[in-house]
Amino acid sequence: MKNPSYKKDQTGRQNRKPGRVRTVIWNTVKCQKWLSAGILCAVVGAVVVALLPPLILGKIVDTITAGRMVPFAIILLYFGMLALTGITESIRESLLTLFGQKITHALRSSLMEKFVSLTTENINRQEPGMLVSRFVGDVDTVENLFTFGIISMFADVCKIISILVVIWYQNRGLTLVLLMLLPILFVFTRQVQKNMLTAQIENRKAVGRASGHVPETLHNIRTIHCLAKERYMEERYDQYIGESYQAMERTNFYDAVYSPVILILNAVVVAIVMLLSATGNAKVLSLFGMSAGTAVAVMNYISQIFTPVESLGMEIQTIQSAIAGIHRINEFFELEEKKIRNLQEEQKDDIHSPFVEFEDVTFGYDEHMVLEHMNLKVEQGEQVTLSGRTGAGKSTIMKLLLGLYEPQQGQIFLQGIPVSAMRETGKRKLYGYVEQSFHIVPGTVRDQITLYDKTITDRQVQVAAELTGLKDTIESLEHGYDTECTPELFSQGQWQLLSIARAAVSEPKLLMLDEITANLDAETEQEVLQALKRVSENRTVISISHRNSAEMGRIVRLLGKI
Ligand SMILES: Nc1ncnc2c1ncn2[C@@H]1O[C@H](COP(=O)(O)OP(=O)(O)OP(=O)(O)O)[C@@H](O)[C@H]1O
Repeated sequence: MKNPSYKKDQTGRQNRKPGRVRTVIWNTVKCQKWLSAGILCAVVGAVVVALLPPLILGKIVDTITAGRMVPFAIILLYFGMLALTGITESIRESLLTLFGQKITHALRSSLMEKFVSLTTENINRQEPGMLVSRFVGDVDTVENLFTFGIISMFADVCKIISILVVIWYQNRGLTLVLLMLLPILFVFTRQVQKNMLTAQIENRKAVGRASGHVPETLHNIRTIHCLAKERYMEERYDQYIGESYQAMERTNFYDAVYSPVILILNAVVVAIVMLLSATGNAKVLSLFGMSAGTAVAVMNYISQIFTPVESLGMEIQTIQSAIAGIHRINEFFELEEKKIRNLQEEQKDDIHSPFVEFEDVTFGYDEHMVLEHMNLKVEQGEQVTLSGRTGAGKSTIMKLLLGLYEPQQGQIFLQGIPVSAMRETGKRKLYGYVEQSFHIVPGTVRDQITLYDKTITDRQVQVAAELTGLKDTIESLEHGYDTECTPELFSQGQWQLLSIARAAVSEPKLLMLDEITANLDAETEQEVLQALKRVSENRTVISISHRNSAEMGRIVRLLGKI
């Protein structure tokens, strides 16, 4: 499906920042001009077409009461118009659903685009549940805004007004009665809907508590038996299902009361108007007098006008929750993004600068200071191991070097360029980063190594596998490099070797290793260290290690803040 929220340049990157919800919607409307025009025509068409059948029916009744024959063409026209009313309404619904899906797609694409460009601090602050609810629940409310909210509301308001206009020409007295009655009906409908919604929310909460009670009981069954808490658990469950039952009762009550009230109201209005039209009083007849055909048409319109009034209440509800959803999505869009700074302006003048340089770096997570005025130089081809007690800031140094965080003070240079100004596209040629554990990506063994980078050739993949000693293992698999990866395909040590292959395949100038042997037994550790030696040849390597066996080259001890 085409994503209409932004255009992509030739490199496939977005050339426009993800916008706020309004921008995304407006871009979708502009991209889907025909669809938008189709919706407008269908909405207006459905309103106009729905007015015609009662008018034709009125004419038919008048012709019959006048003792004349009804032409066959008129009868055909009547049924044709009824069919057309149904068709235009279903076209309107289908186009609205399609449009809602386009909006959903555009919004989710924009949200993902925003998500991947957030600063690491902001990504860390996101709670997974909240994040998922932005992508799923809040986007759904915006979709509902179009499918069941704003456009349906517009259509319903148009329908009410057009019916009132038509009735005005047929029977002025009835229009006045309806104008007095409709606001009362609307307030009554809203009140019923609000009460039903409250009861439904209470029911959902009670059902949630009752469903959670069963696994909780199962989980703690031994403790319950030991402490003789069976009765207590039983009573608590009874209380939850009792609350759910009461809430359901209230929903059923409002549901049961609403329809009869509307039907009775409908009948009362029709009866009053019919009685008044049957009086002999000339003044009353000037307002309520009508032919039998008009009476049939009017009765038809009265029942038609009640449905949109009822829908208006639900549409207001949908619009209110969509506004809350839009507000939450906009808050997400306003979060700070990673800055891409001008590389040329910040390049160091000194062409003999070290390969890696931390220059008077001070950094902390919010209030918590981790590094203060830290200086470190690593020359090209040098191998350095960072060591120090836990919490000293070793991993933080790696994260700063990767440009995930920016120091509060000082600068970090890689080949004389500040890491924060590094181009994203060139990063993989520059850094290879191996973590403590392997993060599997969906796909084949080859995908684990290339990370879907099409510029990495099969030959490079094989060389990386050979270098890490994994070549034979991979080739012995039934589909070799094309084997789909599952967690049980390799042992922990083999995953770690694959992790090294992933880092080494793009032949980076700097290899960064974060305690990669931490979770391995002594034998596997030796295997991984041998692979590392091969991969580290002629490369600058910065590693973190707690074990002497894994230390390489110059040791830099971090004292950390006590
Ligand atoms: N994302 C974060 N938000 C807040 N504080 C953090 C974050 N990451 C690390 N810290 C804190 O920063 C300090 C340094 O952490 P870091 O992981 O760099 O230490 P380390 O030397 O690598 O420790 P270890 O050897 O145990 O892995 C710790 O006190 C840690 O609690």
